Formats: sequence, structure tokens, C-alpha cells
Amino acid sequence: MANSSVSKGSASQEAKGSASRGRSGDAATRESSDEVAVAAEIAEGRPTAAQVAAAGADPTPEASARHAELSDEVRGHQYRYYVLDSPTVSDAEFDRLLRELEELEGRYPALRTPDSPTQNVGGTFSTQFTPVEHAERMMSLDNVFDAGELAAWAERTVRDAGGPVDFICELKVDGLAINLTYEKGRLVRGATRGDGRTGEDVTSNVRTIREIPERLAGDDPPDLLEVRGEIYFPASAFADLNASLVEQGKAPFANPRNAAAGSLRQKDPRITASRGLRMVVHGIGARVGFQPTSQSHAYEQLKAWGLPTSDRWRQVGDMAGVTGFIDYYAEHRHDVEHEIDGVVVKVDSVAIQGRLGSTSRAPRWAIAFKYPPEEVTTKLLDIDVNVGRTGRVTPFAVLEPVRVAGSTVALATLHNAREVERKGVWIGDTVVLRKAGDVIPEVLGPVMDLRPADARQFVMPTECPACGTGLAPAKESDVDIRCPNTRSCPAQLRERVFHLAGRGAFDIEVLGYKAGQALLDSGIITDEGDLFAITAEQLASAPFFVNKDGSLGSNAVKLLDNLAEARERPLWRVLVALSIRHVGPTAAQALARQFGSMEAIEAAVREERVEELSAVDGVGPTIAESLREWFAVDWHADIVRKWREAGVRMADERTDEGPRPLEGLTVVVTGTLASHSRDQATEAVTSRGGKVSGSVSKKTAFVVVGDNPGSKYDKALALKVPVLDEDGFAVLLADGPDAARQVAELTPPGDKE
Ligand SMILES: NC(=O)c1ccc[n+]([C@@H]2O[C@H](COP(=O)([O-])OP(=O)(O)OC[C@H]3O[C@@H](n4cnc5c(N)ncnc54)[C@H](O)[C@@H]3O)[C@@H](O)[C@H]2O)c1
Ligand SMILES: [Zn+2]
Repeated sequence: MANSSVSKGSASQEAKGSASRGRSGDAATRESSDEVAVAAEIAEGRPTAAQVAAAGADPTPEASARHAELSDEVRGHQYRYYVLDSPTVSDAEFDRLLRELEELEGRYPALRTPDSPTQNVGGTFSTQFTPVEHAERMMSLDNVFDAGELAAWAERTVRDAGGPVDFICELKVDGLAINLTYEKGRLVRGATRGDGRTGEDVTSNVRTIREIPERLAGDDPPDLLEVRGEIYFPASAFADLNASLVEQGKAPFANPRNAAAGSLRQKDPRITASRGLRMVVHGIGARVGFQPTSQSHAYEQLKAWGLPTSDRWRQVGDMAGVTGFIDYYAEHRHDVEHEIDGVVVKVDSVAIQGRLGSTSRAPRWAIAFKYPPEEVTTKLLDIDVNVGRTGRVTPFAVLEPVRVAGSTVALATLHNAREVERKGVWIGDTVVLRKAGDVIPEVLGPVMDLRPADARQFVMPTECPACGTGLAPAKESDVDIRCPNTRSCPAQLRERVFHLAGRGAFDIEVLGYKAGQALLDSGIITDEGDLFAITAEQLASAPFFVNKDGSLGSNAVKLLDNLAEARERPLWRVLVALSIRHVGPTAAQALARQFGSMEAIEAAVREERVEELSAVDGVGPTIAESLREWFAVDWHADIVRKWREAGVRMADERTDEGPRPLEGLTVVVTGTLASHSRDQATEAVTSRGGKVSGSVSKKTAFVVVGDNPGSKYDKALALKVPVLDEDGFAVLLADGPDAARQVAELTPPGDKE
């Protein structure tokens, strides 16, 4: 097969280049729908009509000026990022600028000079370190942002390779690139990437990293070997590092990548040593006396030499395999010990890699598929406070709305006043905001270099914003401050009603914020005690529940139906609905199991049988004390009395005369079961003496897995906890744990093949 990239000549090279730049440039505007046709055309690798028309045209003065301005801006950010380890914009924002630059050059190729940031490996080096030349250049990677772009890359790659190729999929580790030089098996140098040709000598820092071997294992090391990899800061240690830096009065790092770069690039290697940096290998550079035939073969040999290769790479034969890998880690992005910002797909064969070659900044045989960014910067417009269900007053950030991880974020909790202080954020700051998947958005910290002169510190209010009552901590040692007007503070009441109607409590579907507020505003209820006594006549008096023609609205009818059903809920849900501090589903289930009725619980509390209460598995002294405090308040006890009088069932049918085959066992359910709702599954287990928990640990007896299971399934496999499918669960309930163990699955599905 002829070497296609050479035989095509430079003209077609150029056309191909501009098409690919247009493609990535377009990703920035993917969201506007009128770009779809253009995007589709581009995805096929053809330049757009506009690009064809403009190619060769002289850049307008505006375009030249914009290009110069953007180039300067990009270089400035690269300097802050690579040299100062202190960026002022998010990666997503930086990528957007770079794409704008690429787009401009796509339109006016004359602007694409060899010194443009689009043509170079982004980094640079600091004079703080001795410069060192890499024996072989260190490259960057080209990026794709969706399946279409990836497929287009694969198609081109297969075409240029002249036949089907095997791919190797790896995680794109979000750290900083490192080049380790081994001569005759001895580590002689560690260097950062720098501009790709010249890096910074960080040998003594690298030597402090425990998993980097001084000598390669085995008797037959190669004469020369450049090992390329990523130095990373373990995600789990990040919060601790920042907390300690803040405590020492030093500026915290914006994210784990900056922590890795800042910790490695230290003048004093002892500081590097103290930071617990790690490394993962992802390639090789120059080599003499080592001729791997494939990337995967190279990794196996590097591993045998004692280098920290990853065990997460996969060799796959087709794009379905690639997509499977990408999808898997999109879901498990946060189960990995380091941050990842995507997946790198490489051609496995070293011969084909050589045939495909590189551009001035990246190999053609590899591509980075980037996951959606999880970090953005935005303005902290204000810090406001919220009064919660238990009166806790929580500061939260009011942000300039910003899109991150698929949604627009305008608010983020700041937890408490101490947290605001610890993070060092001021009103008016530009802040780094992170939203990881389904996790609630978090303000990581301020971008100190962008703090405006009029930024001001947050002051916690001293009076409740909802009812004006003076705020105070419940106990002297508490970090949180509360509104003590628990019974009638309108904010607390609204939150409690909303909570008791929630799916974890009475599950009253129509009773959302609006309906709850309407009940309170109209005076139909003065607190939650009145809820189950509501009548149709009462509802007819509130405009919210009435149709325009004066008849009772459907929401009113539904509410009465819902309340009728809610009267029959199991005891633990009633306990959760009471908003007793610390009494969530787990403790409530334990109490219900132990005592069986509200009366029995009230009696135990009244008679101060603290030991008996604390001894309940899943309860303990804190909750026992919380129960005592709660029942001691008159209007609390009245809620229970009123609910009872209004027909709320407050006792479970005890099955404890029967055998308790699951006594002492903890079961976790994940995913949807066809045969049982979550409540039914819980009751089925608890009525047999078992316990249902929300998290998997080594002590978990079984994990029951339904459709669309979550990460608990993976955790079960990792911890080798027996996994039961729906049929296995039936065996557990009918025949007990021994029989269930016989049918349990102990190995991941993939490993069985
Ligand atoms: N926020 C800022 O101001 C700012 C400034 C400059 C750069 N950046 C960010 O830095 C990144 C650009 O840096 P880049 O040029 O290094 O490109 P890149 O990070 O997109 O990709 C190239 C690098 O990926 C690394 N990598 C990780 N896992 C790998 C694997 N399995 N195989 C091969 N390589 C792997 C290598 O070190 C390689 O050098 C972008 O994410 C950009 O947003 C941000
Ligand atoms: Zn209040």
C-alpha cells in the first residue's frame, strides 16, 4: 500500500487541514440549530461552501486584527496555565478561543502562519528550570467533541491506513505531560512537555514520585527509552491539599490538574515529595533497542519493566468497541482515581502509526474524544441565604447563569458561613464552578487574579429573612445557625410540608411547593398537623383549588385522593415525614422494625428508655437524643395526635411471629425491579428480619440488581458482594440466604467470557 499521506501531496494536505479546523471550530456553536446543516456537511470532511469561497481570499483588516488579538490572548492564557499554574479562564473557555482562532484561519488561510498557536504544541517553559531538549518531540492531541466527528476521524484514518485497523482506547488523564528518559535502564531525566521540543528539567522532583522506578526491572533494558505519561494529583486528596494551603494562608489550586502542575514544578523537591503525586504511562518517544510492534505490546513491556502503565486500556477491533469504551467511562468518569477529560483513541499498530505521521502539533494516528466540560468560570453576583426545613440558614451563591454539564446553573449552595470563608470567595469575584454529572454544582474557589476592586466579603445575617427572628446556633458548637421559630417561620413550614409530601415520606403527588404554599396562605392548615383533616369544603374556599366556574379543581380532588392513600403508608414513612433531625429512611426503618408502632416509640421516648433506643441497629445515641428532644415539644406531639385522629395508620402489621431468615443481613437494591416497588422490596426484606441500606460495603450481604442499575452494581462487583437478579431476589425471599448464595453472581459479566 502506497504511503497515502505522502502521495497526496501538499495541496490536498492543506484542504484536509482546513476542513478539520473548520470542523472543530464549528463545535463551539453546535448548539444553534441553524448550524446543523453546516455541521453535517463538515462532519463528512468537506469544507463548507463559505470556506471554499473564502479560501485564498486576503484577510480583511478586521480579521487580521482579531487574529492578532486572539493569538495574544491565547498565548497569555497558555503562559498562565503552563508556567504560572494559575489560569484565569476555564479549559472550556480557552478551547473556545482556540477554536475561534482556528475558524478564522479556516476562512483566511494566510493567517495560519507557523507561529500561530493553532500550529504549535501549546506549552512553553519557565526560566525557573533548566531547559532540556527532548530526543523525540512531544505532541499534543487533536480533539473531537461528538460521535460524528469521531466517526469522520476513524473513516479518514482507516482510508489513509489502507485497510482496517485495530484501535486502542485509553483514558485521557487530566494532569501534566512528563517525559522520562531511561538510559540502559537508568532514569537519567524527567522533563515537562514545554513547547514540545524543549521542556523543563524536573528530574529531582520526578525522583520523589514513588511509583516512578529509578531502574527498569529485568536484565535486558533498552539502550535508550523515552517514556511519556501524565503526572496527576489524586482527585480524592485535592480537597485536603487545598484546605491545608488555605490554612497556611496560601492560594488554593483551582483544580486537581493545577495542583499536579504546581506540585511538580517546585524549586524544592521536598514540597513535591510531600504532595503524593502519581503517574500513568501513555506512550513512548525515542527508543534504541526496543522495537514494539503495537501500542498495546509496548504497554505490556513497559509494565514488565515496572513502569506505572494503566490497566484500563482496551484494544478494540471496530468503532462499536470504541463507542462502548467511551460510553462506559462517560458513566464512570468519577469512579477513577484521577480526573479524566475524555478518551484517547489510538491506532494500535506502530507501523501504521508511522505511515499516518503527524501534523506540526499532533499525531494523525490518535484523537482525543473530549467529554463535556465540568468546570466553568462565572461571576458571583451575590450570596443570599435560604431557610431550610429544620431552620438551618444556608448561604448560597447567586451566579451569572452559566451552562455546565448539560444544564444552566444560576445557584449553588455554599453550606455555611465557615465554608464561604474557607473557600475565600467574595461577592463580585469570578469563581470556578464545577458540576460533575448529577452531583449538585459546587463553587470551587475564586480566581484571585480577577478580583475586582469593589468585591466585598459576605456577612451572615443575624435575623431570619423569612420571619425576622434572631438567628443562633442550636448548640454552641454548631457551625450552622438556625431560625428558632420552628413552628411558624413561613420558610420552615413550607419546606416541611414539601418534605413530608416527598417520595421518601408520604409521597403525596399533588402537594408540591405551590399547593403547599396555597394551603398555608389560605389558612387551611396552620402547620402540618392539620394536613390529614383537610376537607373538600375547606379546599373550596381557596382560589388555588377552585376552577373559574367555582367548582372544585382537579388538583383538590386529587389531593384528597392522595391523602386517603397516604393514611395507609408504612410506619417508617410517617417517621420520616415528621422532620425529626437525623431521622432519615434508614433510621426510620430501623425504628419501625424494632417498635412496630408509633405508640411503642412514644412510650420508649416518654419512659426515657435511652439505652433501648440507642441499641437499635441504625439508631444510636444521637438519634435517640434527637427523638427525645422532638417529642418533648408540645406542638410536635400534637402533630402525631392530630394525624392519628385523622386516620393515619401508625403501626405496621408485624410478621415477627414468623421466621426471620434474613436476621442480621444487609441488602442493597439498585435499579428497577419488575416484581417489587422499592417500598415493597424494603418491606419484604425487613419483614424477614433483614435490613435495607443505600450503600454497598464489604458488610453488605447481597446487592439486588434490577433494570438500569447504578454504580452500586459496579461497587458490588468490585467488593465481590454476591449480586442477585430479580429471580435471585425471589430465591432469597422464599428460600433464604444460603439458597440465594448458590444463584448469586460473583464476577462481572465481562470477565465470564
Ligand atoms: N484554562 C487555560 O487557561 C488553559 C490554557 C492552556 C491550555 N489549557 C487546557 O489544556 C489543554 C490543552 O493542552 P494540550 O495541548 O496538552 O492538549 P490536550 O490536553 O487536549 O491533549 C494532549 C495531552 O493529553 C495528555 N494525555 C492524557 N492522557 C493521554 C493518553 N492516554 N494518551 C496520550 N496523551 C494523553 C498528554 O499529556 C498530551 O500532551 C486543554 O484542555 C486546554 O483547555 C487551558
Ligand atoms: Zn424564620
